[in-house]
Amino acid sequence: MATANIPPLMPPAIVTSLVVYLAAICTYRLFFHPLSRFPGPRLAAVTDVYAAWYEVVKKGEIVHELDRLHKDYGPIVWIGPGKLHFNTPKAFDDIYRSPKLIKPGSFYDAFQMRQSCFGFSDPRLAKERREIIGPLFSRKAVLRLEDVVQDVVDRLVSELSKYPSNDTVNLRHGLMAASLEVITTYCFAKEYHALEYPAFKHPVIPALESVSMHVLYFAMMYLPFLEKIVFGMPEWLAKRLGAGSGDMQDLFGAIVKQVDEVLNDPLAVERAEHEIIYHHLLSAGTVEKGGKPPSRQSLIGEASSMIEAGTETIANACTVACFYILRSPDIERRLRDELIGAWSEAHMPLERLEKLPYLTAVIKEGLRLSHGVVTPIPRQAHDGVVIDGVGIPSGTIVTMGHTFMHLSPELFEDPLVFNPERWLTGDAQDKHIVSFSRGPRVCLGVNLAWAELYLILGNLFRKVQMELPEDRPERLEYHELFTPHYKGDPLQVHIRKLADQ
Ligand code: HEM
Repeated sequence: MATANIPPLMPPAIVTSLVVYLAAICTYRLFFHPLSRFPGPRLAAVTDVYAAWYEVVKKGEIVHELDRLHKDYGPIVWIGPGKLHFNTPKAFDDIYRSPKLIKPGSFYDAFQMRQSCFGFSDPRLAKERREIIGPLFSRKAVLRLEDVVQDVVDRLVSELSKYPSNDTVNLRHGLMAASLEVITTYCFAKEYHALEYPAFKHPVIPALESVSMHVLYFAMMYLPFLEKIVFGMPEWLAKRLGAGSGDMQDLFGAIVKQVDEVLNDPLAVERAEHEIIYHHLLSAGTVEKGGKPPSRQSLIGEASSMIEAGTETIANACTVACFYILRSPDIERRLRDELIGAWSEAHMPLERLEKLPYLTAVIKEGLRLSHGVVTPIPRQAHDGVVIDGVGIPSGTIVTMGHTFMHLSPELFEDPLVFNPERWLTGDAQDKHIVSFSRGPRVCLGVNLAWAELYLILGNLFRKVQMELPEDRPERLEYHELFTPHYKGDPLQVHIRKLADQ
């Protein structure tokens, strides 16, 4: 039988060169790289595939792996070709407080908000932008705009009260809808009517929560060329490929429309019912370098980052607090007693809610166990950086996950237990809560966030009676996809009856 003369797929010379090239890279990384003196799994030292396996393929399980690695290798682990992870409180301070460490584009660009307060890598641009929009999120501004938040909370309570007694409602969706609505009304004076959607299911909410969308962000960090494919595909295809990406495009479309409206009709800003982000971004007094207001692209990035940064984070802290309060009759009774004892009119002002010690303690536990961001936040070191006494080569990406603070048995006794009591004996532990991060890139919305947490949780537990079903899980499980993405439907509650108001 005659055999066909099939040409080899790749000429042997190319294969040989490839093998030699890869071997040279591995040898360099293992023995000559400036990080080669640090301990860690050798596979992680030579390839990003190690971390990508946990973040992309296993849909966010890197923290569990890091926990295991620190047990084997000590307080510093070499976790990727140019990347170290730490696990001590001193290291956390050194990494996030220092102005010498910057946000690396290799991580943040995937979020598609390059020219925003959240996305700027250049510390000078980030500082300028924080100075421009910061006044809208100052303590003073939050107190001035407290009614905007209170109004959304009233709508949440009113919608919940429409459910017949014993009906089941997904409170998690209600919390997402409320936090989305606070951001859009507070920042843009725009109602998305998320609370009035049946079962609180505004289409943006599945997009913000979508596990597949967030896995895709991580995939784009490792394979940046994916970005062009994902964001270049037509809308109909994105919708067919997954709920997340299609709804995300809808959200993006709404943001673009809003930005174009204010750019085409500057008086639209003046017609807003209250001070909004565009008063700051577009006004003459806030002109960026070169005397120009931010570009259209930058305005779109800023608006997107507000929604992404300020929705899920709030809903997560509230989800954790509600879940563990409703799981524990003692905690719930104590919280309700405190609220009933203090509440004297329909609306309890923020400044009085802040004085309630048990409510404050419950919020701190909600923040501690929701972590803010759960994937270790990267920073890039430059010359002369020392972390926890160790000199770090310039260019290294250094990280430390919030869970290594919040779940440390040295910092918090029985760290996995939701225990508000731990906050009633003084504020010594306050410095160990890092949910809002620290330093020059600390959360910009921290004052607004605290206000939301007080108003949402205070009003909910004063005005609505809820119960978790009998088959509730023991604890909340999540995927680590930047923020925690809770598995299952963790907060399906039965509405019992409205407490006296
Ligand atoms: C409980 C609620 C919140 C938590 C736990 C939280 C947590 C965080 C964390 C950990 C960061 C640092 C992220 C990083 O370095 O990559 C951050 C940054 C940021 N947050 Fe929040 N956040 C919350 C609510 C909000 C709200 C309501 C807003 C709305 C304005 C907001 C706006 C921002 C912005 C703009 C940044 C970027 C700051 C910068 O890089 O300079 N956050 N937040």
